[in-house]
Amino acid sequence: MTMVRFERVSKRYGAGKDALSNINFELARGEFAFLTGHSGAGKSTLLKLMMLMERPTRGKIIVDDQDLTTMRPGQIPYHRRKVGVVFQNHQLLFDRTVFENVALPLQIAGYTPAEAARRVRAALDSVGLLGMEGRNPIELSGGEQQRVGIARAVVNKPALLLADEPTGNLDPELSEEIMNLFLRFQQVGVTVLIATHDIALIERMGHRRLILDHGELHCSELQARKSDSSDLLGDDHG
Ligand SMILES: Nc1ncnc2c1ncn2[C@@H]1O[C@H](COP(=O)(O)OP(=O)(O)OP(=O)(O)O)[C@@H](O)[C@H]1O
Repeated sequence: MTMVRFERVSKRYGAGKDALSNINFELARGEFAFLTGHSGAGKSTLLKLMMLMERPTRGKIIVDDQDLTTMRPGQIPYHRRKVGVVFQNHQLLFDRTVFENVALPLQIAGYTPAEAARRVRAALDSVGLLGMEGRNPIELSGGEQQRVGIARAVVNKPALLLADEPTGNLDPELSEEIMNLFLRFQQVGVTVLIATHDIALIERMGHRRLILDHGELHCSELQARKSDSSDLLGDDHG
């Protein structure tokens, strides 16, 4: 069962050279994979194509059995509800509470206040922040802020969770905690793709890696690693 399929996808911004060129890959439902590559390799562009923040110049993109390349503008909000996104800098609103930040995607989706509150609490619970609803994000640590960002990304229960450098500002220990959270979502069936520069962390975790190099997907190997991925520490793969 395939969650994401790219077929000969290229993306060019304006008249420049291809940011992505002839990309072919698949992500299975429930798969957990990393996306790596140098700065400017095209990682963010690849994620944006999956969220329909950008359209490909050529090729075909299928997400959850929907062809994004023929999707009409009216369908885009429904598509975005299926795709949760986590950014490096959280993109939290510091003039709103934690609750309001996590509830933002639900307001767009039009839930009743009671249903929205139930979902926000469930999302905060899933990242270990239950009880923080009334706080302002500015009072929280960097790791906690990133958890609020993740709660907001999963509040619509997306089938696909994308993250762009989600541990970029965090120390190694906090990075592992955040990665463990992503693994927990995978364990309940969510497909997860994480763009990151953190090669040491990727090597410790040992999941499939998609490697971009100047817009080309060079390698997409499945690393020899058993599927029990709950432990990031203490397992010697060296
Ligand atoms: N909106 C845009 N307009 C024009 N060019 C763009 C735009 N966004 C990205 N690019 C170009 O496309 C290429 C790929 O950029 P992208 O942001 O996808 O790379 P990245 O791998 O995510 O980089 P980083 O790790 O630095 O975030 C780069 O050459 C970049 O300058």
